[in-house]
Amino acid sequence: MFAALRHGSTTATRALWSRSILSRNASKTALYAGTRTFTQSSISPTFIHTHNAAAPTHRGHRHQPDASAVLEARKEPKDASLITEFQQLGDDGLVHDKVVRTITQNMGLSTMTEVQSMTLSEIIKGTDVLAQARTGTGKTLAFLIPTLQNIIDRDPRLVNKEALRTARSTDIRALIISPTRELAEQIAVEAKKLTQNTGVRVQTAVGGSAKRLGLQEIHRKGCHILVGTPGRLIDIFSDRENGIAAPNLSALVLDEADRLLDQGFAEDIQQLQELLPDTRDVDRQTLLFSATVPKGVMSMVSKTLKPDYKFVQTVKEGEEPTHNRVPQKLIPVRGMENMIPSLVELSLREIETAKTNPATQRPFKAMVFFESTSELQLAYKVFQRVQRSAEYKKKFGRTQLLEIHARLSQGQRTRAANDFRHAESAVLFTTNVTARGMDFPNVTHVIQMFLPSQREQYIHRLGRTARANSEGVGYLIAPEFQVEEVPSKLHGLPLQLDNTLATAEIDLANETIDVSDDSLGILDSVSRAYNRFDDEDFIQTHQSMVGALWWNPDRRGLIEALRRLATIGWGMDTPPTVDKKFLDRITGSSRQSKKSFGRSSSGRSHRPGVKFPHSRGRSEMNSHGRDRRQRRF
Ligand SMILES: Nc1ncnc2c1ncn2[C@@H]1O[C@H](COP(=O)(O)OP(=O)(O)OP(=O)(O)O)[C@@H](O)[C@H]1O
Repeated sequence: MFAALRHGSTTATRALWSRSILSRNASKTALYAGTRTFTQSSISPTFIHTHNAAAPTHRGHRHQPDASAVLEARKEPKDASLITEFQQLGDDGLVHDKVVRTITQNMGLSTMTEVQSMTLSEIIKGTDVLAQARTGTGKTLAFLIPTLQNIIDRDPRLVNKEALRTARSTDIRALIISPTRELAEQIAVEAKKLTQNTGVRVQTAVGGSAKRLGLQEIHRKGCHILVGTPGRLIDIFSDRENGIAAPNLSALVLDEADRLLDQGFAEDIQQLQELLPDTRDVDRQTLLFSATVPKGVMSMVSKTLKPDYKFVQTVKEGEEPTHNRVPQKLIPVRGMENMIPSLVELSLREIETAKTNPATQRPFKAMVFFESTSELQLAYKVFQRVQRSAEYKKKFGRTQLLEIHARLSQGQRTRAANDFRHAESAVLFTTNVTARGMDFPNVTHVIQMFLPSQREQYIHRLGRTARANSEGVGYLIAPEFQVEEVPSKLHGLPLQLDNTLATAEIDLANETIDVSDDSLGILDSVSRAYNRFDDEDFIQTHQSMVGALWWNPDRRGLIEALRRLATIGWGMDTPPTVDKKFLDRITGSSRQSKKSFGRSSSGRSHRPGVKFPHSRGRSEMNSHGRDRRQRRF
């Protein structure tokens, strides 16, 4: 499969490759400058923008008689941003003592993060808020705490657990929307923790899970806070006969708001809003939270929020709101066929480093992001075969391998998410379904296979590590044709070039270069794993990769890279062709359909040789010490 390689050293190849990359990039060490550290004390000033000269509206609920007892005890803090301790929220009467006790005693939190202290009093006042804060800085509690407090304000009965007994399915007070099912479930878990000592009932409504059972649960136990994904929520609220309603809805929260307001979801959000009570009849607060707010969604933001909304940013205007403190490494690979070997090499190295330095290194826990589900599934099986192989089983040790993507059932996705959450050492293969908001503990590495098409995706994925002030590292493994695109797409991010992986640089088409035993072992094992697939698997993966990577400006480079992957990596005689109709569909233009890929007209190729040539070849080579040139493996 991979072209024949000669045993020896990779030094010469490595030097060549490094030169070619560095010549394209001005700096040898840092591609992009800039560092910033997030701590409560050191963070740059937070900016609050008011979007109307008029004073912020104080909502009617503050004057409702049944809330007066609670409100009486509450004092306005002189400067809310100065409150940093949760306990102080209780002392100042801003948040009910019972809720504060839950936060400090049950959840073990004492100091607020900046986004929490900067948004809390605004939200409690009833103002619409757009909050932008870096990933992993506690945005979930930032909207949950004041939303819960406002619910209790309006109906003080709900502070007591007894209220759970009378909770109804027609009394939904707050709706929290998330773009993905996993994130909705995660937010609901956090909301349940926060409300555990109150009479506020939290329920979920996500696509993919048994709809009838979900409805039954809401009917049986009632609901005050409903967390869900747009499609399922539309389903629920468009059915006027299902006994679920929100006539007193006072809060609508959009987590990962930029995603929910972009083209993919905007219509759904619009439709959902139309199904909710008219805001002229029932006053409603809207909260938008996100780590990124691209300019493109600002018009939707202003349509969604009241004109006097507050825009709270916890970074200086103009600064990139992301983990600039997270070390980020760019591993340029010679071709796509080098990507899985590089991932294997990186994983083995990091597992070993953690094992030998248990006092300083946390166990290897990585999220690996792929651009398409087919590519992920192929890579997962290859990685799994390598991991289980006699040569590598021991080296991978107890590191679990897991996958989460759209082709799994919701049950499988939820189980994998829980397994990953609780795993000490694991590698999770995933797609953008877990890129946003997911809070898996102790993720040490985020590895992105290919440069994503959107800068925001890179930032959100990276944000799965180094959360809540812990440490982590990001890797971007990108083939040569994408490397030139990196500086413009990821400008301002502190990526550093990393040439430490031998398998990244080996020219697998070159039969004369020297390769170390370690690299050879990995290439051999990956190659054997590929040999167990049918051509159909490759054809499908090839097609989905074309679709996922077609945005790259260097399409010639992409086509060539795919050709190499199919022939050198997968061992096909000719690369699959791409259906014209498919190209039309992904490009939306007939002009592009003239392009065709590969030489095979049938799209089906025939790999020469028999299955598993490499395992045989390798053991023969090892035992007989023959030259590895001319050997296909
Ligand atoms: N005040 C706090 N002190 C310590 N840890 C906190 C605090 N608030 C939240 N956390 C923890 O920080 C982690 C990240 O929080 P959360 O998931 O809300 O981040 P986020 O800002 O929503 O991230 P993303 O942008 O990725 O969605 C969680 O494990 C949460 O429990």
